[in-house]
Amino acid sequence: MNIWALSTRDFLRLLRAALLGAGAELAALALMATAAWLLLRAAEQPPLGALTVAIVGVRTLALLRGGLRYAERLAGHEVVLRWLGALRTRVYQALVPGSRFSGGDLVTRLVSDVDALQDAVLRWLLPAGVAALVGTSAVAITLTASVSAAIVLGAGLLVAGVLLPWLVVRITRRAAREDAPRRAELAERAVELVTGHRELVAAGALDEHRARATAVVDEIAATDRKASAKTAVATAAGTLVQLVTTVAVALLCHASVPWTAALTLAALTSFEVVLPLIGAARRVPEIQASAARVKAVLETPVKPTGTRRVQSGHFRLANAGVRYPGRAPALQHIDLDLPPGKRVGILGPSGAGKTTLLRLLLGSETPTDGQVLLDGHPLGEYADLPRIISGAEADAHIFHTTVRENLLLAKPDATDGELAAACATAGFDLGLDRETGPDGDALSGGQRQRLILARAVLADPKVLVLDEPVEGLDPAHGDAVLQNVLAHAKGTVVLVTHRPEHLAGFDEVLTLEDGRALPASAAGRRPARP
Ligand SMILES: Nc1ncnc2c1ncn2[C@@H]1O[C@H](COP(=O)(O)OP(=O)(O)OP(=O)(O)O)[C@@H](O)[C@H]1O
Repeated sequence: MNIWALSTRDFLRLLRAALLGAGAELAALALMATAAWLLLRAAEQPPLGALTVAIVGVRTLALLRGGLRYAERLAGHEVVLRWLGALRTRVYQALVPGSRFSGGDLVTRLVSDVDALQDAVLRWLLPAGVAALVGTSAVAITLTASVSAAIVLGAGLLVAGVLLPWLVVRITRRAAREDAPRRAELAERAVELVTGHRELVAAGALDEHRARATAVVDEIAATDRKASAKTAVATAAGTLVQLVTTVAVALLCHASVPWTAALTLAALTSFEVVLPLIGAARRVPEIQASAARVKAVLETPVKPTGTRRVQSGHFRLANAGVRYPGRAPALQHIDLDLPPGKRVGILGPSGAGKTTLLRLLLGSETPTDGQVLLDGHPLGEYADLPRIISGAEADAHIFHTTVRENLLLAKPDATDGELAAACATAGFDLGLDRETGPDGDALSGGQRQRLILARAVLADPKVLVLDEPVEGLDPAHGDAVLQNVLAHAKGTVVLVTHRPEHLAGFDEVLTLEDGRALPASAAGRRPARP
C-alpha cells in the first residue's frame, strides 16, 4: 500500500506550491542580482532613465518575493494538512478493529509517526523540489556569461544539496542504530520506574534503577552530541562551499562588472535554498522509520467484520475447543446449548478453562476445534455481537475518567436516573462524578468490581456473562450484590464462579477440569428456575 498516494487534485496543488516556492526564491535571486547590478551601474553615473527599470524591478521583486513565499506556505500546508488528515483517518481505521497495537505504541503510530510524514513533504520534498528548480535556473543564467562558472556553480550546488545531506543522513542513521538498544532499554526502565515503582521501593532497588536509567540517558546524549558535531561540520562545509563557489563564479565570469556582480550575488543566493537541506537531512532516518511503521499498520490485514444481525440470540457450542501452541488444550470437546433465557453456571478449579469458554461466547477467542454458533451461524458473521452479549469480564477495563463516563460506555444515552439505578443494583455507592484514575486505580478493588457490574447491568444484553463477579467482595455483601444483579437480568445468563451456592436455580451447571466438561455436569441439567 502506498502511503504517499495523493489524489490528482492534491498532486496539482503540491506542484503549484513547488512552483510558487521556486517563484519566490527566483524573485529573491533576481532581487539580489538586480540590486547588485543597480549599485554598480549607478556608480558609473549613467542618466537616471537608464536605471528606472532596475529601480522599479527591485521594488517589484521585493514585493513578489514576500507575496509568493506566503502563497507557497499556504498552498503547501493546505495540501499537506489535507493529506495528513486523510492518512490519520486511514491509520485510525486500521488500528481500531483489531487493537493489534496497544498503549504507547498505538499513540506513537497515530500521532508522532503521521506527524513525521508531514515533515517529509514540508521540510524535504517541497524544499528539494524548489532547490532543484532554483539551482537549475541559476546554472542556466550563469551559462549565458561563462560555461566554466556555470559548471563550478552546478558542482557547488550538487555538493551542498546532495552530497552533504547524504553524508548527514548516513551520520544520523549510524547514530540511530547505535542508540536503538539504549533507547529500548530506556523505555523499558522508564516503564519499570513508573509501573513498578512500589515493587522497586520494596526491594530497595529504586536508586540503582534510577541511576542506570540516568546512565542510559547520558549515553544517548553522548551519541547525539557526537552526531550533532559531525552535522555541524557538514553545515559549516556547506557554507564554505557556498563561499568558494561564489568567489569562483566572480573570477570565472568574464562579463561586464555590473553583470558579473549580478551573477555572483545570484550564485550566492541560490545556495540559500540548498543549504537548509543539510540540516533537514537529520530528520530523514526518523521519517523513514515512521513511514515504515505507518505502512506496516496500513498493510496488516484487518479482520473482516460480519454483516449479519442477531435474531433470537441462541448460542451453541458444538465440540468446541481452544489450543494455544505448545500447551495442553485450554478447552476441548465442549457442547453447550444456550437458548434465550437459559441460565448456565460454570464451575471448576483455577486454570480449568472457564474464562476461555466465556471468551469463546464473547467472540474474543476463536475456537481451534469445533464450532461456536449464534442462531446457527459462526460468530464472525455478525456485526452486532457486543450488543447481544456482554457483561463483567475478568479483564474488563476501567477508563481514566469519571464513573459516569465509564458507565455511559454501556449505554451512551442513559439518564442519570438509569445510571443511579444500575449502580444501586450492583451495590456501587460512589458519586457519578468521581474520578476513577488510570486503570481505575483511584477505586478500591471491590469498587472496581461493582462499577464493572453496574456497567454490565446498564448494558442489559440478551446474554449476560459474569466472570467471578463478586470474588473480591466480602462473602455476605458479594452474595447480596450477585442476587440483585441476577434478579435484574431478564435474558440468558452465564455465570462463572467458584461457589456452587451462587448457582441455585440455574438451568444447567457445567463443571470444567483441565479444559474438559466433567460427565456429570455435561448431563447435569438442574431443575428450572421458579
Ligand atoms: N492467551 C493464552 N495463551 C496461552 N495459554 C493460555 C492463554 N489464556 C489462557 N491460557 C491457558 O488456558 C488455560 C485455561 O485458562 P482460563 O483463564 O480459561 O482458566 P480459568 O478456569 O478461567 O482460571 P481462573 O479460575 O484462575 O480464572 C490455563 O491453563 C491458561 O494458562
